[in-house]
Amino acid sequence: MSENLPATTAPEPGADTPQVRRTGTVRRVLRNPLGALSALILALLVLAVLLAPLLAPQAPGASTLSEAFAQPSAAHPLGMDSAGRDILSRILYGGRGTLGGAVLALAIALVLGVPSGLYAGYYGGRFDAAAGWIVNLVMALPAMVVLLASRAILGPRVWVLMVVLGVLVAPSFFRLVRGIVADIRGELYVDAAKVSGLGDTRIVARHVLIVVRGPVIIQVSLVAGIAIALQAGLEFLGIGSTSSATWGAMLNEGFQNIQRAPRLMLWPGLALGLTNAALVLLAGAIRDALDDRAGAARKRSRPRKVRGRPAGIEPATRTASLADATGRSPLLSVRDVVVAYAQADGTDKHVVHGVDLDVHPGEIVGLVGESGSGKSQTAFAVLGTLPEGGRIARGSITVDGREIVGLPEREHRTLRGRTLAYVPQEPMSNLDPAFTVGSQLAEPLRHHLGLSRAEAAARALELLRMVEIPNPEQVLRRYPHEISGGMAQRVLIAGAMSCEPDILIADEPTTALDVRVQAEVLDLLRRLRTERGLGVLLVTHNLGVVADLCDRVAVMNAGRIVETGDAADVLDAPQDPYTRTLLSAVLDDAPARPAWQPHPSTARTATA
Ligand SMILES: Nc1ncnc2c1ncn2[C@@H]1O[C@H](COP(=O)(O)OP(=O)(O)OP(=O)(O)O)[C@@H](O)[C@H]1O
Repeated sequence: MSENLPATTAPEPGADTPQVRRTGTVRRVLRNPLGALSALILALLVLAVLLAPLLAPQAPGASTLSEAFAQPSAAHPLGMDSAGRDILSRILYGGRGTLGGAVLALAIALVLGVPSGLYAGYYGGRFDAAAGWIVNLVMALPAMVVLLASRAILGPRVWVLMVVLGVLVAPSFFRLVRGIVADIRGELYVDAAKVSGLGDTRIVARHVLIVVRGPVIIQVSLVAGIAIALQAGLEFLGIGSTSSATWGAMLNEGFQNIQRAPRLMLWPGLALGLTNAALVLLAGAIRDALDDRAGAARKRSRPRKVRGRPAGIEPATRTASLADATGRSPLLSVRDVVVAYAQADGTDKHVVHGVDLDVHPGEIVGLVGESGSGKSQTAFAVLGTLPEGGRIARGSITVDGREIVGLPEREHRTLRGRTLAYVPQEPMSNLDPAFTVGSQLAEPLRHHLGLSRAEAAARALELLRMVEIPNPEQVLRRYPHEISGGMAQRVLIAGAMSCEPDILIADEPTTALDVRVQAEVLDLLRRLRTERGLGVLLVTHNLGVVADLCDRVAVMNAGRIVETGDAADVLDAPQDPYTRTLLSAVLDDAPARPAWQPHPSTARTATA
């Protein structure tokens, strides 16, 4: 059974994977000529507006009636308006109202839309339903009518209208963020972060916000343009405040004097046009930069699948729990555990039926069975990470003698980070493509062990050496897409070992790897078990892996353990009919296929 797993330990080829350096988003935006130009225009505009008191020739309201409609001169480079006020000063000061109003509307929209979108997307449930309902309601309101009504009730102050506008555009941020977060909530690297004992706030801050921030920045650019245009439009129509100098109010004034001095419309129009064009171009450049960055990295990640129940053999009765042959007390002890999912009709669906299982220090216990037999559900029950709707309906699980069923989530998290560790099935999907290997290894070290940045980096290097990764210094700086699958699995094992756990739960740790790399990873687990006295629960459907690695084995079928015992005994002389069927499915004693013969008609044609 183990002959398909050659015991080779040659270093893997991933060590020579060419390194693709990723540059930051800001640098990418600035390398794009349109991005650089639009950023420069916006920066100059904002700077000029902020420095208005230094740059403006006079106060925006200062008026010399005798100079009304005066042409540009050295003292007044853009000329004077209909009331003899300096146009340049009004443009500079007016930008404060226009840009400041847009910033206010954006701030309100971001504060209302982003956190609620994060919460609704991440947790779903009633909050999501209620927030969705409110958002639909707000989006159904005609914005212009609401703004006009607000102006009538609350007065013409631009700030008030911008607050109302902020509330009206907040749903666009909510929908954007909620959609993205709901999508990545099922990503395996988010699950992996949970299993490594990180809290929700930390996961959102590190793994979720980074995905959301790009689209939100693009949306900010677009909404800022809309806010500026709307505000200018209201003031142009004479609905906004006429007392303060804003670009919209200047447009209004210019329009009233369009016959006499059309240039009065030119300057505010130019300021508005430039600002909006720069915002739109910048949004495009940011989107391109983020698309480039995300391209290779994100497409591997897939949400976790929910497996269906297989057409299996009828369950046999449970023969025995994994008895302790040596008398040592088990590190992990599972007794009579039932995992249930609540159904829509109010009944419970049991997917694990009274499982008993023990793992002792320095022991590798295989949990085998065909797909859908309940192996992963048992592992998730131990880790306290059953999918939504699942619960332990009965039974006891002790870790080092301590009961963990019913433990508060906070304590379970600490346990997962420090005592129980998990190695998942798909190494690539369980690494966050946005962070380097070093950063991902250092995160739990800093969180659980309180190490400083430098200490965590040094320990991460040590861990990579421990799992025998060639050129560990280089690998620390690489992103997941720059390393091979086998190397990614070693990185995950290193991460699982980072807080020196007592028990490792490995869920099909070699399934996604080629045969040679599988053997190397199994060797690594064997070495860690021997050197560190680690107890390993190895979830697998591969009896070859069991024969190669496990001390004991528990065979699962339809949510029940049907046979347990010493791995060699169970594989050599299976007692349960289901185990025999499982073994016969992999035995290589089927008659050899007859040699290929040409079809008689083909043969005739060939000889004709
Ligand atoms: N979220 C869920 N809700 C209801 N039933 C579920 C859920 N997840 C899994 N199940 C059911 O639990 C049973 C056991 O699934 P489990 O994932 O533990 O199987 P497995 O032995 O690990 O299979 P595989 O080798 O494919 O991972 C299956 O019948 C499956 O349909």
